[in-house]
Amino acid sequence: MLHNPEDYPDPEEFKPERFIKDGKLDPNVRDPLTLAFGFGRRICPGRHLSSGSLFMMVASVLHTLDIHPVIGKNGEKFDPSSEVTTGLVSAPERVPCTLTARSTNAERLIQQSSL
Ligand code: HEM
Repeated sequence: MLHNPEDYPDPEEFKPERFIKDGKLDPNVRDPLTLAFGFGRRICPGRHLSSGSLFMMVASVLHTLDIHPVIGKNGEKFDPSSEVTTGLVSAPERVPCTLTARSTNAERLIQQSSL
């Protein structure tokens, strides 16, 4: 259902901008949360824990780290592959990138983190 081209055109393409219109979340695009955790009587009871944890994880990464594509010796950029792994949980096959602390404060936060 999360790959239904009627809801999400070009469903295999990584296009986070599909959810944005004029700098805001586009209310006309179906919210994946209406599907990702199931629905009805058997809806996932862990959905709030998962959504909250994922939000904190992504916010922490974006707050403390700069993420850049890897640049080759001749200045060529290595774009992330659009291939994904198979299995219960799928992840991108290849995301060549560098992660650097955004500031000395961010570096300190990372070093103090218990994760
Ligand atoms: C990103 C993380 C997660 C996703 C995408 C996810 C997704 C789902 C989905 C699609 C279902 C089936 C719902 C249905 O049958 O309609 C489900 C069921 C369930 N999930 Fe999750 N889940 C996640 C995390 C968690 C966590 C963290 C917990 C527990 C702490 C959890 C506990 C359960 C349980 C117990 C069920 C069975 C509910 C039932 O059959 O009544 N899930 N989950």
